[in-house]
Amino acid sequence: MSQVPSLLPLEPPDDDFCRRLPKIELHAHLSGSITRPCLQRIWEARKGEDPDFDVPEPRLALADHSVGQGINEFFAHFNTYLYRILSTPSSLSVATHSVLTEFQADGVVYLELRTTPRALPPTAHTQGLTAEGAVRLILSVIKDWNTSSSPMHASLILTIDRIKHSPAQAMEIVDLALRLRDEGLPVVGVDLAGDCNTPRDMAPLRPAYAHAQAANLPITVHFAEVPNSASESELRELLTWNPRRLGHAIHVPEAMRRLIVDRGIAVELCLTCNVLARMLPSQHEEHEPGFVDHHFAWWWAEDCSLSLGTDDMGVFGSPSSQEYRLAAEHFALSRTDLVSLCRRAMRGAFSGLETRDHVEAALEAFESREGLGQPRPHSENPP
Ligand SMILES: CNc1ncnc2c1ncn2[C@@H]1O[C@H](COP(=O)(O)O)[C@@H](O)[C@H]1O
Repeated sequence: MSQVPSLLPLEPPDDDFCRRLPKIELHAHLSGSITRPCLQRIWEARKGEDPDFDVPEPRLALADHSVGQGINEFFAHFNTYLYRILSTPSSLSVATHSVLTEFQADGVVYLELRTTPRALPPTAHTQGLTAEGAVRLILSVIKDWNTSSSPMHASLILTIDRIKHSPAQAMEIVDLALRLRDEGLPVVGVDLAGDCNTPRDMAPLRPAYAHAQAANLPITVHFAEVPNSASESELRELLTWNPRRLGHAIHVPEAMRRLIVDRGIAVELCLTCNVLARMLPSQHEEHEPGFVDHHFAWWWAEDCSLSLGTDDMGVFGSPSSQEYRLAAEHFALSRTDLVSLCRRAMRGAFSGLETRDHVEAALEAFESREGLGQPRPHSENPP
């Protein structure tokens, strides 16, 4: 019998496929992305140099993996625990290197990491750093990474904190980002993040973002994360800042979603974070919202740029590959769809042309290796 090449339907994406996929990660907070084993190593080093270091050991303090995950305890977890471990220059540089290593090992080819400039006070054993010094330290690790011919390119976004920073401090952060960018360092944008539980008038921060916009420094903002930060007036205010991307975009009224799509604004969606932190609106009285209730489906159906972000891989325990796998599982995405998702993510990236070419080349090579995008000959007759 002659063997006619036929088409086999591709298997749904599995874990291995999602790890191999050249992924784009645009929403990852540095301090929250540090894995528990890395935190433990940093803690041990600090305890070794200072036996009086009195922060509880991560192995014990984080034995219950849900610690810090609920949106009400989440921000305190950073302030009262993580930042006490990450308060020296060496812990910051070890952590940054480890985060880059983890994302690359998981198959990410382009990473936009973000961090809030934070001074490190001197201790009995270490010198301190100003907030600018700490950002420069992080950037030096990223710069070395990018020049070491690693398959993953990385850049940094500076975060302004909606609760901690005054309008003047916000302006200083934008100035810092512009200065660093002018020096050729990989700073690609500014963010607005921080505790979204307390309503706050965002208008006083507007001049800082207007300054960024005027200097062509792209803006991303955490948007409608919880009802307290999703009033119509707050959302309208944030949209006047001309953000190129919106993080989370959960509690957004339908008419405003349409406006966002029409204006070509990209969304950064975080599946595991939103489910575990219980940020999604309740749909049914009987059960908590799960992955299938996530608003990903709405944005996926539109022709907009959207990306999957881990938010805080260390806190929520879900690497980028798992976020892609979850999207495939709960929204019936095929292997080809996941490649399209990477391309749609890249449309919202703050990177330059060189990085875009690098990512596109990685995606094309992947498609050809995996037999995607063209008929797959098969020597057997279909069942
Ligand atoms: C629901 N997800 C989120 N929503 C809002 N802000 C978040 C966040 N996840 C993290 N951050 C912000 O990022 C800081 C940690 O990283 P960096 O010290 O900046 O590297 C947190 O303190 C918080 O302000």
